[in-house]
Amino acid sequence: MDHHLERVYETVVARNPVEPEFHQAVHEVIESLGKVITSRPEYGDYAVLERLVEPERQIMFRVPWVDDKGQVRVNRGFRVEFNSALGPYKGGLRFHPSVNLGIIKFLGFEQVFKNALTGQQIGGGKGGSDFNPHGKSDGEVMRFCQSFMTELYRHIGPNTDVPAGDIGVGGREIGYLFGQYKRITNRFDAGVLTGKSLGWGGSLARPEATGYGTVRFAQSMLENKGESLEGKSVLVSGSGNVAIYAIERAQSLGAKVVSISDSSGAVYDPDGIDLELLKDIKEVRRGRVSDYVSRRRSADFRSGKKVWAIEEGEVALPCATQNEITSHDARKLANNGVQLVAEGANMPSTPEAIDIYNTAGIMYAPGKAANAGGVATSALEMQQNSARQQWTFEKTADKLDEIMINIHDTCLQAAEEMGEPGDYVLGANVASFRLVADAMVEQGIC
Ligand SMILES: NC(=O)c1ccc[n+]([C@@H]2O[C@H](COP(=O)([O-])OP(=O)(O)OC[C@H]3O[C@@H](n4cnc5c(N)ncnc54)[C@H](O)[C@@H]3O)[C@@H](O)[C@H]2O)c1
Repeated sequence: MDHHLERVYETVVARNPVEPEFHQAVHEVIESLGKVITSRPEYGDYAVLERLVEPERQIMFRVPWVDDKGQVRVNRGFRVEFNSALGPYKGGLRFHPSVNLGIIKFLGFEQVFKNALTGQQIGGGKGGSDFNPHGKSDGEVMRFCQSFMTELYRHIGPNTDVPAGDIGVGGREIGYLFGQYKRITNRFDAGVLTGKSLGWGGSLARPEATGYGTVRFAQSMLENKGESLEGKSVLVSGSGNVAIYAIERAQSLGAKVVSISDSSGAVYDPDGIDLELLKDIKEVRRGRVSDYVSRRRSADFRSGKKVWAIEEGEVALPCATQNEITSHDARKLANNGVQLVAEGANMPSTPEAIDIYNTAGIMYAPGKAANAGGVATSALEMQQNSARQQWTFEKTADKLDEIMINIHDTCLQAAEEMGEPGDYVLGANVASFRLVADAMVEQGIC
């Protein structure tokens, strides 16, 4: 890294102590930018990088709510409005006990670049809470969401900041959040949240979009090498929204998906994951992956283990959470013959794991490129909301595919221009940075 970039990174670390995930996300981007920054002096003159690493606004708030026993509980809410150079802030809300300001900042920072790659004119933001929806009743989740929105509503709007779902925030939570927003503001601003139900402003293909998009991206990577997903065995981690639809799309393309996981352990099913069973367990019963093995004889459950040790898999699609693939896991993937890693989750590979992919010649697509289909389809939902239309599933899914292929090609092209053909990390960082940086220069110092 050159001197200027190093100084920017050191300032980020000093100014944001105890936020290792944020440091990691910033480091990964700026170490790609040496050539771009030197070739465009105006980026330095306008302090683009120094401004980019500082969120435009960070909101933290108290979220008090009453549980089913009548006890008052207090959580912490966050919304980080990171960058609006390309459009209104856009990014999900995560409800998980591990959420803190650093996690939201890393996700918001990644979102800025991911959203730029979609070409949908959206800025980047992220939010959430350390609230844990697991084991809570619908009434408790509703009261929590209502309290959360009672503060959040004043910061968001269809042209200001448009939250969506992420870990722990699905259709149920978006419904409760929207209801409270409408009640407080007296406005049916459909475009204020995405991931809504179909009956009141949601988009067909939005639930599928992140998983489908990730697989579409992996498919493009393989096609670029004259290969396809057909007949390949695939390791998927997680068992939530992204994982389920990645499995669905991979299976529809003739791949065999052999694993799922959650924080309690991994499931290996050599016969291929039974998707209907998985959907019933996760989407209907809100159960755990261990329930899968009690209803499927071919599968075994590996308590406390990850899927990466499974000795079957040519493609890996991490769809659970950040830093879920360590150097140890990456070595297993390399030894077991995995050829491609495409990230459905955000930052699931540690920097050491990425080094191992590179050394082993594993094709690797970072989340900011490979999982951009979710937010891209959220932008399509916003378009439908402004036009008061609802597109067909096919129209939306076709647009999603078009966007993913375009992101893939953009990354490849930028990597080639930088003299590193096939480096999707470099390509994604350079192509998205240029879009955001040019807008920031044109909009002056703000
Ligand atoms: N939902 C989207 O549209 C979207 C878009 C882009 C990126 N992502 C990213 O995809 C990932 C998954 O999000 P989601 O929307 O599917 O959330 P979700 O809540 O539907 O599912 C998350 C899944 O990950 C599992 N999980 C969590 N921690 C784990 C751990 N330590 N080990 C193994 N499994 C673990 C959970 O059990 C759950 O099955 C996150 O990184 C999220 O930021 C989501």
